[in-house]
Amino acid sequence: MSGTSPGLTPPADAKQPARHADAPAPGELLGAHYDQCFGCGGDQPHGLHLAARAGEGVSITAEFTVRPEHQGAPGLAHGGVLATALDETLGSLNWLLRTIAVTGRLETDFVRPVPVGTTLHLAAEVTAVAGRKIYSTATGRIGAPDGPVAVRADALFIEVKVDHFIDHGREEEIRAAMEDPDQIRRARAFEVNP
Ligand SMILES: CCCCCCCCCCCC(=O)SCCNC(=O)CCNC(=O)[C@H](O)C(C)(C)COP(=O)(O)OP(=O)(O)OC[C@H]1O[C@@H](n2cnc3c(N)ncnc32)[C@H](O)[C@@H]1OP(=O)(O)O
Repeated sequence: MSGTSPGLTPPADAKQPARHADAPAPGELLGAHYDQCFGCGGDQPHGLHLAARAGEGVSITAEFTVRPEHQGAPGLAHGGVLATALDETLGSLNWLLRTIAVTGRLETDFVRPVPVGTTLHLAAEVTAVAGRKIYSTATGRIGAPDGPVAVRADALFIEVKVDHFIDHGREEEIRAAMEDPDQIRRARAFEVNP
């Protein structure tokens, strides 16, 4: 773990993460958890369209190709977009735990610039769980799963109840997601156990 923040250091009594019995099999694509998600949704034309795949244990791999609409400096990915790719990949880990959780802290190292057209290969894993706190780490590599490291992140996700989204989300999107006849998609929009 590269984070230096005390908030990202698991307490001494933290536990190893436990993969949920119904987690998708290693190698299985997760698909979008919500069509409107900027990170993974298919209905967001300028979104990242990040595709995540379950790994062994509580780990995920994901790919994201940098497009012209993701630029910051000319021809290079915006740092915030790269942080989004890390956040999305780390957030997907919670589906393997079947826990609803939101990002509390995300600490990012930008190691190399990432040109437009690059496919970023991300790998993330949960390192520890302490009560509602889920500690995780991720790496993004250029061009291949063993390519040069471009970005790294350590994160703390906090488990929440589904009320978190119902209480804070805009009503029209909440209602539409709740009324989705597809039970699995409805559950995954909020990362709830189906
Ligand atoms: C198929 C794919 C599916 C899934 C794919 C899903 C991908 C989703 C996209 C990625 C995820 C996101 O971007 S989620 C969106 C971005 N995040 C958010 O909007 C969260 C906004 N923040 C909040 O709502 C709140 O601050 C919470 C829920 C995070 C925490 O509030 P709370 O519930 O009142 O809890 P609180 O008591 O404050 O904190 C609980 C414990 O966590 C610690 N804690 C809380 N925040 C922090 C922090 N920033 N840094 C360090 N530690 C913290 C506290 O010290 C405490 O420790 P102790 O005293 O217990 O030791």
